[in-house]
Amino acid sequence: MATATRFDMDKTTPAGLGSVWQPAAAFVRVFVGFAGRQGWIATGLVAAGAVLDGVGLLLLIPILDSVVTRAGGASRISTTLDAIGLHTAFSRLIALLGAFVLLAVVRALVQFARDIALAKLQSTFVEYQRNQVMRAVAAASWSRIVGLRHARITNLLTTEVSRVAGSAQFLIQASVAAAMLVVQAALALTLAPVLALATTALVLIGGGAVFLAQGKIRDIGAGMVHGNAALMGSANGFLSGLKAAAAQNTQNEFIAEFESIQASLRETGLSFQRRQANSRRVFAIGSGFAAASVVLIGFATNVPPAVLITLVLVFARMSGPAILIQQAAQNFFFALPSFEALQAFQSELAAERATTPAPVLPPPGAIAARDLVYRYATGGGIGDASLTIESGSFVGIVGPSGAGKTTLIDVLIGLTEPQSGTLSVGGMVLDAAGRAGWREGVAYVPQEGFLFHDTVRRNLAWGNRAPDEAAMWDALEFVGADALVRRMPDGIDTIVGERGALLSGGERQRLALARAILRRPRLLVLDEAMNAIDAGSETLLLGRIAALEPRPTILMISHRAESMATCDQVIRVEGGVVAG
Ligand SMILES: Nc1ncnc2c1ncn2[C@@H]1O[C@H](COP(=O)(O)OP(=O)(O)OP(=O)(O)O)[C@@H](O)[C@H]1O
Repeated sequence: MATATRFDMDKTTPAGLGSVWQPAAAFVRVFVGFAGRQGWIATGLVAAGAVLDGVGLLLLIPILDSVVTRAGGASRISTTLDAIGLHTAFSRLIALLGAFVLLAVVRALVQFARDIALAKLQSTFVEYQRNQVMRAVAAASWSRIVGLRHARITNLLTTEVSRVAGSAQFLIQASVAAAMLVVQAALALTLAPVLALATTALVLIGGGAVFLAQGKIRDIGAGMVHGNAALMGSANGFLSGLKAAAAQNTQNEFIAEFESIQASLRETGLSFQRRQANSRRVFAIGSGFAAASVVLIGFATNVPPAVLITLVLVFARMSGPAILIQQAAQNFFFALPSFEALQAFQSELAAERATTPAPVLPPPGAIAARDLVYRYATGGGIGDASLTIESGSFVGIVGPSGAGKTTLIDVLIGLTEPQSGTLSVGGMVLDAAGRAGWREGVAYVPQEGFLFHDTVRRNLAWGNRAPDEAAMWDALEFVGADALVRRMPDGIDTIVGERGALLSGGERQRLALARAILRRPRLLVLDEAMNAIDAGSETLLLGRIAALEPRPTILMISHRAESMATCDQVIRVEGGVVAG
């Protein structure tokens, strides 16, 4: 195992402009498409919040005018107030302040509704992204799934989805800020057009420079995606190899790898933080100069005091949304590679999506394979397999390691589609719908049992149609595990640990077998499913399975010669050649 850094952020290719804006546009398209009506409501609230903010600022002019001149000024608002009977400066000020407070209350209510709508939108988007990943995995063909790294999926579902949520949040924040900025800029334009135009031009130049730097930020983000996947892979490897590592005292090799990946990730994260801090610094200095220029130019061009004060307030208020847009843009492009990774994963799987039409159940009868071929890219697999398995027969499959036994079973149960040849059941040739229907009647027991971190009860119920407790105990008795479960601290409600880690190998296999029996399958597949159970108990169990009424068709792979004694038929597989 390499103790040096396993990933290198410099490996990420520099992004051209096209490669930055294309995924950004794709993200916006996906997000807007997802948001639908909810998005329009949120946008309406955003716009209303920005307009109310602008109106509040506008009201400051007559208020300040009343305070500065103490006479209520000669503005259009003052004339209107005069016309409705408010003749004194004080009564006008009270009326204006009342309107100001009322506006503040309405604005606060609108902004509250806006924030809730935006938060809802963001969290449902995360949920949607997660569901998309899981659906893509569920819909993919087995031959594609088998080559997927679990750490990649886990990383996408956790870290990368959270980063995408961040992107969505930054997109929303930036659009809120942009709406506010537009209203405030319009306000500034009405107050002092030349001054506002000059400031807007400066803001646009600064903004352009920020946006041109997004390619590098996306590259740093891509380094994070790469590093996160490596970190998850390392953690998974560590946890799955923990016993072997502890037994030989080699945990430190795992730790060294993990720490090295973490250190690289930290550096990647810091290089982004440095860029952000630098932009904040540039912005702070720039806005200091801008504020001084506004006052100076306003003074030189004889802008009235109330207007100048309001302008300074407007510009000061504009700096908040402006810095927010800049920071949100940086964060958005930093997190964009996570969205790209999610999209790439989904389109990779979609390219080999298993066509799963409504399942069609094949009629009862024999399984017949004619010239079946299934070859992996590596050359392994099976070729030209022809055989017949009578319904209800007990068939053993033998052969050396790597001969093609599991490949044959995968094709016979309809898990993989043969590259050529036909598979039929009860005389019906299985297409995609037939294979899906056929699998509904299959119970598959692999060597490692497949138990999850839950109670015995939930493990038995998985894949079964709500079995009652009596049926569960019957199944446990059938596999000789009833006494074991009764002895457990919480009986059938005892948690069996991660992958059944709190049980012995043989006990795990018994529980997996009990679950398969509960399913009452048409086809029971035992893929070295009892190799951890002692030979005597296995013989006993095989006798019980053979006596099942009604008896399912049984396919059993085993390396134990004595296990084959119970079988009606034995198929030999060697070098991909099937002799039935
Ligand atoms: N997903 C895969 N991609 C590429 N090659 C594979 C894949 N799965 C299996 N193979 C190769 O195909 C051949 C047959 O594998 P298979 O698992 O069917 O053998 P097996 O007889 O069940 O072996 P064992 O008794 O060791 O479980 C082997 O050479 C194996 O390396």
